[in-house]
Amino acid sequence: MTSATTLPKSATGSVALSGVTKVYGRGQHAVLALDQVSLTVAPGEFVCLVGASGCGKSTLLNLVAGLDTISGGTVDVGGVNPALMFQEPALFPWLTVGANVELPLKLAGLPRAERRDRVAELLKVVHLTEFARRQPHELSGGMRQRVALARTLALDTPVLLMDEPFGALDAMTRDILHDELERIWTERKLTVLFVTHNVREAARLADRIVLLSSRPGRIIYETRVDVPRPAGSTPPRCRPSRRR
Ligand SMILES: Nc1ncnc2c1ncn2[C@@H]1O[C@H](COP(=O)(O)OP(=O)(O)OP(=O)(O)O)[C@@H](O)[C@H]1O
Repeated sequence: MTSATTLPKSATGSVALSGVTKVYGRGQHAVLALDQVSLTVAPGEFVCLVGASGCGKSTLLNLVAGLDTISGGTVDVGGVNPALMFQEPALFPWLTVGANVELPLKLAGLPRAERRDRVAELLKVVHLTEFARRQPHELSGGMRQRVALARTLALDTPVLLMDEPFGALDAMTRDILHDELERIWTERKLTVLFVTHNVREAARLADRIVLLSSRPGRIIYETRVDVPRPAGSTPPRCRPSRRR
């Protein structure tokens, strides 16, 4: 949990931001990146955060992840360590696919036999079982992102923070990964906060879309997406809700 004041812990898997402000720098050079952002993501909910470049989307995600300090307000992730996935897969090029996925388990001190079973299970989840012994450079961009997703899932946390994870992929690969992410999210009952520039991607994945204003980032609009799951190619129906 990252907070200026301590709040009661939220339910496991929920994310609650209350009046969150972030200022970078100080004095004349201070940049107000986020201004009084309040947002709750319920356990098991998939929320997409959209907004123009520089509006503070990554800042918000980094604050929830605990990678940076807030200037005001509170962030409560119910005492769990959220997992964070970026646009770049950031795999270790000298390790095999399996060893990349195994790394967080090794760092967590899991015994070797347990690690081996977990890696096999995770590679199965992302359909990469037969690539366990390959090096990252032998994979396509979409496959590398699937390895990064498996490594993120290895952390076994209920909260997944994703910062444009498919932004560098072509449209067809992205569509496939949308289906895979939706399946994994449903099976594992994850709480997901997903940043994207792409409104179509948000409408494809989200239960709820939240729009940030240009800097300083404030929530100016949100809408529920009513679509039966799995959403697949079903056109979404958006139901707007007013925000302050
Ligand atoms: N470390 C920093 N120091 C100073 N200003 C920063 C820092 N990090 C971000 N900013 C500023 O804060 C604002 C929000 O940045 P942020 O990266 O969160 O936006 P974003 O919505 O994620 O942008 P993009 O969609 O382009 O990735 C921007 O104006 C940015 O220049």
